[in-house]
Amino acid sequence: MAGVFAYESSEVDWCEDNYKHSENVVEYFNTMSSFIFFVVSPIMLYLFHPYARERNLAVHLVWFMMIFVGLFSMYFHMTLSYVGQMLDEISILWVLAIGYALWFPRRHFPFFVKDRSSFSRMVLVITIFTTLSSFIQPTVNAYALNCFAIHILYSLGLEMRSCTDQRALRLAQASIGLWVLAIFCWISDRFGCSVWKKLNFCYLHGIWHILIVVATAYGSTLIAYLDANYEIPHSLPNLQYWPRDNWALGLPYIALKGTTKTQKGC
Ligand SMILES: CCCCCCCC/C=C\CCCCCCCC(=O)N[C@@H](CO)[C@H](O)/C=C/CCCCCCCCCCCCC
Ligand SMILES: [Ca+2]
Ligand SMILES: [Zn+2]
Repeated sequence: MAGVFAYESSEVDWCEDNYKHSENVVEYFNTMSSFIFFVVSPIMLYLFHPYARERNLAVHLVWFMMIFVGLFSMYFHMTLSYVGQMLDEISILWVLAIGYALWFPRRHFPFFVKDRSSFSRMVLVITIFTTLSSFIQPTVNAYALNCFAIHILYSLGLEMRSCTDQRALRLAQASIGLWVLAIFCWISDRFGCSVWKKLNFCYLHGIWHILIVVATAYGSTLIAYLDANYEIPHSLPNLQYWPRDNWALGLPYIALKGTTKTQKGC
C-alpha cells in the first residue's frame, strides 16, 4: 500500500532529468512551473465573479478546482508517485466535468435530457464511473483527457461558425493557438525526448503547464461568454482584458454592462 506513495512509483516519467536540482524533488522545473496555477487561478476567480454572481456561483468551482490541479501537479512532479499521477489526472477530469455541467450548450443536450440539472446529474454519474475506471489503465488516462480537449474545440468550432463578434473571434483564435502550442509541447516531451535530450532542452512539459493554464483561462472565458449571451443576455456581456483592455497579453474576462435586452453577434 505504501508503495503507491513511493517516489517514482508512477509508470510515467517526463523528459526532464530526475533529481537534477534537488534530492527531494524528482522533476524540479516541472514542479516549479506548476506554480502558475496558483497565480492564474485566484485572478480568474476574481475576474469571473461578476459573471458568476449573475449566472451561478457554482462557476467558481472551475478555478477553485484548478488550484487543486496545481497542487496535485506539483506533488506528482515532485514525487512521480502513482498517487500523485492519479490525483493530477482525476482532478483534471473533475474540472472538465464541472465545465461541461455548467457550460455545455442546452441546445446540444441529448434528446432524453430535459434540463441542465438532469444533464449535470448525467455528467456526475459518467464522471464517477470514469474516475473508477481510471485506475484500470492509468497510462491511457492522459490521452483520454486530451480527447475531451478535442471535443471542446469541436463544440467551440460549431459555436463560432455563426459568430460575428470580433473580440470573441480573436479570443477563439488565441485560445486555439495556445492549446495547439501546449499540446505540441506535451506530445514532444512524451515522444521526442531523445531529440530534446540531444539539444539539452528537457523543459517542454513545464512549458506545457504554463501554456495550458493560459489556454484554459482564455478558453473558459470564451465558453462562459458564449454561455452568458444565451443564458443572461439582459446583463449585456462584453469581453474585456485585465489589467488593461488594450493590452493584448492580458487575461480576458466578462464585463456585464447592463440589464437591457439587445441582439448580439454570437
Ligand atoms: C463545454 C465544456 C467546457 C469545459 C471547459 C473547461 C476547461 C478546463 C478544463 C481543464 C483544465 C486543464 C488543466 C490542465 C492541467 C495540466 C496538469 C498536467 O500537466 N498534467 C499532466 C501530468 O503532469 C497530464 O499528463 C496531462 C494530461 C492531459 C490533460 C488534458 C487537459 C485538457 C485541457 C482542456 C483545455 C481546454 C482549452 C480550451 C481551448 C479552446
Ligand atoms: Ca523525468
Ligand atoms: Zn505536469
